[in-house]
Amino acid sequence: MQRAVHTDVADSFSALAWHNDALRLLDQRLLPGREEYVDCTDAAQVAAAIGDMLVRGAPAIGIAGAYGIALQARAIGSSDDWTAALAEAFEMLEAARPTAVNLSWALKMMRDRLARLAPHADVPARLLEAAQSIHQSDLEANLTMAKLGMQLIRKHHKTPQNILTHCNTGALATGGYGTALGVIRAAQAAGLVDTVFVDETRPWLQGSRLTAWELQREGIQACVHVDAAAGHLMKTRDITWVIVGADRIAANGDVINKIGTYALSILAMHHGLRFMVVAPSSSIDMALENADEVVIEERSADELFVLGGQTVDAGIPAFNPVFDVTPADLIDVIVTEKGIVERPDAKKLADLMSHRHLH
Ligand SMILES: CSC[C@H]1O[C@H](OP(=O)(O)O)[C@H](O)[C@@H]1O
Repeated sequence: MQRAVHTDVADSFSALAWHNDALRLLDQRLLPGREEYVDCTDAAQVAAAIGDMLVRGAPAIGIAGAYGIALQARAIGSSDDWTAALAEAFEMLEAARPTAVNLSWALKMMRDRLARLAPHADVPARLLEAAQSIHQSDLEANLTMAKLGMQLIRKHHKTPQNILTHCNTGALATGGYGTALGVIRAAQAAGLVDTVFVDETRPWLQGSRLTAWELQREGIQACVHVDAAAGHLMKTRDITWVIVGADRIAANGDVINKIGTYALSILAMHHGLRFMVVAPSSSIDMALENADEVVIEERSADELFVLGGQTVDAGIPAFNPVFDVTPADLIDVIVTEKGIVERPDAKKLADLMSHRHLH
């Protein structure tokens, strides 16, 4: 029995959906001006969509990767050796983007599911069920985290707050509803949001293009600013929270997230703002002792030099790392669907991941 993915509780749109035996992706490169969809029917198309950031966001690329395996199995149809038949698909999807752990986590879940299937199972159908389960579980995790994060805000404040956020962590980056933006949605519903201050998030503009698009659709009061204005806003506006997502959380609580997050954490510390990271447990990499070893994705210089079709290249090279590392000691709280971890450290994360956590 296939589990339908219900995203109606989240939003009238979804970054990705199983539609007519294809993975239908909202092309995020075209937002906010154009809402166009692309249907993928095999792993190579999904891998290209992830690499080109047609679909992006740590949980969303994990979910897309899982569907990519299911699509490839459908394209193959039948095999006496599914592990061999799907080997290339796993390889190309794992290589699509290096930093977010959710992609490799989801592909491992698919490998494990494949390994447990009975010899004469309907592999394409069972792998599709597994991908849909990963999708639905991510949405459910986001709804849980949204409630936990909102309750944490309400523990400290009874009146609407100004919140600063970075990049896009909404329904576009996940299986629905969002991580950090999910907390902001739940806080808005609880009357705890005055204004959301949105970093534009150069160079790909996930903030000014995607987060702004999501907030505007829901009538949540917000404004966009250049990334470099964040410190000035923390100094001059009554902002109380910085709430961001994560692409990978190391076992010691270090957080790898969109470039600029590290600077925000230092600014937040200096100005006395609370710094909240919201991420599902599929973003926690307990095999990574600290973030020093993580691969920080570097993307094309064109992302800096091409603006609205106009090239602003002055003829010198560009350095375009798209993630950075925020040390655990600059993070007030990590919110996951398993619970919240205040002042995160290795022991607290180990307890969380082993279900010994109390929250
Ligand atoms: C809900 S996590 C989203 C996470 O992914 C983004 O990266 P990208 O847009 O490059 O895929 C960014 O780091 C967000 O925090």
